[in-house]
Amino acid sequence: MLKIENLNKTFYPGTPEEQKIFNNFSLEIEKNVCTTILGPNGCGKSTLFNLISGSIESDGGTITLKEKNIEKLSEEKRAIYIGKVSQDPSMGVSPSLNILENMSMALKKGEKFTFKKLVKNENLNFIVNKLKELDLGLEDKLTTQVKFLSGGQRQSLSLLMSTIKRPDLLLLDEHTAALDPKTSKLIMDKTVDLINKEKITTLMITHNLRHAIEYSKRIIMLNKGEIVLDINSKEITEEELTKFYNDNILESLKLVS
Ligand SMILES: Nc1ncnc2c1ncn2[C@@H]1O[C@H](COP(=O)(O)OP(=O)(O)OP(=O)(O)O)[C@@H](O)[C@H]1O
Repeated sequence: MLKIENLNKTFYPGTPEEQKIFNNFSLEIEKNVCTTILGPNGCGKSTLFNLISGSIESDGGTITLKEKNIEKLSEEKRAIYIGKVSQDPSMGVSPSLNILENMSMALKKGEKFTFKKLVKNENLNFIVNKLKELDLGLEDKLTTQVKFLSGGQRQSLSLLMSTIKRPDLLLLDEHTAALDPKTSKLIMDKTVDLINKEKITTLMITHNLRHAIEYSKRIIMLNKGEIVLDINSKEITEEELTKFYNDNILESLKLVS
């Protein structure tokens, strides 16, 4: 489904700030499965997502999605196939546009459009029904600017927008990290309902070890740009995962199955 082979990325090469993030990194992700990427701060998780979505360029290697090499595609072109929800609530939505306009834009993903012809009456029912499925009352706030929504409402909207045209791959980059624990759980439940219903292959970054175990099937732990653990989530406990976060253990860990 997603195949990454010999990926390389170094920031500021040839300067005193040079930072090698990935050196011949390879990873294969199976279809219709939710996989969590864990790892300590700075190990390269978001960089990996940025390389997949095309928001940064790699220094070599191949990224294949559904048998198609996407390395040469721009970020805009890749966005037709790849949905992304990040921690930053202003990403993925247009805060000064209202809910209806944001949803209409999501429906136009991959198409050229003018703002004047953005909102189409024939899409209204579809949009309202999709919002109703979230069960957050957003269907009653169609003309509310997105910047006035709560963090949880905004992240749910962002999730809906990135999946309304079913993507081949969904990238969730700590998308519940800025939310309080109760809302975070609510959004995770909605996320899993949605990806199961639509059968969307998902890669999720989180620091919430409980969420990793509860919501994903496969857990991959990165350390310094390398996979140090690759395991079925049923085969590990939260306590064991917590132990692996200890630097000394991560350094010596190589449990790649
Ligand atoms: N666009 C960039 N330009 C320069 N350096 C970058 C860029 N993006 C990331 N880095 C650096 O690469 C390293 C890995 O960053 P990355 O954001 O991938 O880590 P992470 O594993 O997602 O960390 P966290 O858990 O803290 O979000 C960091 O040292 C970061 O400063």
